[in-house]
Amino acid sequence: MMRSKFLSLLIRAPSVCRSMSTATKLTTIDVNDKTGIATLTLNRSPINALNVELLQDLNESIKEIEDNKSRGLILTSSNDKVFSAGLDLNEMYRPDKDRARLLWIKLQDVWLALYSCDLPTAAAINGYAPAGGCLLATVCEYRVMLPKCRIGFNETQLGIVPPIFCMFNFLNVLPRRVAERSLSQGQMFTTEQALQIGLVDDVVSSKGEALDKCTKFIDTFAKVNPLARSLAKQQFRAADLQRFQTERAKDLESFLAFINHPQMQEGLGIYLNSLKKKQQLNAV
Ligand SMILES: CC/C=C\C/C=C\CCC/C=C/CC(=O)SCCNC(=O)CCNC(=O)[C@H](O)C(C)(C)COP(=O)(O)OP(=O)(O)OC[C@H]1O[C@@H](n2cnc3c(N)ncnc32)[C@H](O)[C@@H]1OP(=O)(O)O
Repeated sequence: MMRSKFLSLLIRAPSVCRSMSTATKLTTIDVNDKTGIATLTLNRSPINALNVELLQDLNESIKEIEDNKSRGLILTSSNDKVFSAGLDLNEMYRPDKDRARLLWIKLQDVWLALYSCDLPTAAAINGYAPAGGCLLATVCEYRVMLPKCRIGFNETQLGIVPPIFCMFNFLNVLPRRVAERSLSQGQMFTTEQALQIGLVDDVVSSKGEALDKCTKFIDTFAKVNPLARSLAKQQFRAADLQRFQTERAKDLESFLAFINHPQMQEGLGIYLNSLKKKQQLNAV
């Protein structure tokens, strides 16, 4: 097992595969023939809300990209305004118990797959990225964002405790003090603020440019031994991964207890309604 992982890393070469699209099309994969880099696009209309199926699809696509020995993974969205609206609140409001359990397990799986991904990862954030959207962006090693968007973990604003993997992501990206304050205040940052505090690495004016920047980032590893690069990344993340594994089951139970709490249900109902009302107001 270990040997085959080592071998696959040593012989990693640019992929000749052009496009590996998943059957359901909630995500699509495009591999650039020249660079060998895979672009993984979130494609759940209208706002890439993370439901069980999208998370499942994402997991499969990440695995497919790793198995096909791509040189890197770029995460982006097919929506030109929203990267991802975070977890699908409809999965949490008056939830089906089995689906709610599955939702959290799949979210944990996606986080784990990306946090421990052998490949260099980058996010082309071409729209809003609240909560779960921010999780997907900050689990990557590099971020570039379009102007006039927002990103952050707004959980505490919704009365939700951000799970530990949000903390791991922020601590990888931001100084501890900034990470703690923004998580505990549920701050959402404009693109410009995100750049200023280092939450994103660059700002560009189009999705094409964002993808180019991500490609350039991944290319910075071109001359680095892939095994050495991957193991160095794992070494940095090992303690977080260990803690995650220790707390994973507890984290799931906390989530289920939390969303099943009557006050949380009431709050979710009001919040969902306010999101719908916003659209009604826009139509007037
Ligand atoms: C150890 C752990 C222990 C305890 C922790 C416990 C619990 C943890 C809780 C779980 C963590 C949750 C993290 C999350 O990800 S929660 C989701 C947070 N997301 C948001 O708050 C985003 C809200 N949405 C928006 O701000 C905007 O919609 C957005 C900027 C993304 C897009 O704006 P736009 O104007 O383009 O679209 P809208 O008209 O607003 O939306 C279109 C329709 O989509 C609906 N909508 C929006 N967001 C969601 C969502 N997240 N889930 C489901 N549905 C959503 C919106 O109501 C519109 O619906 P219709 O009116 O068309 O029916």
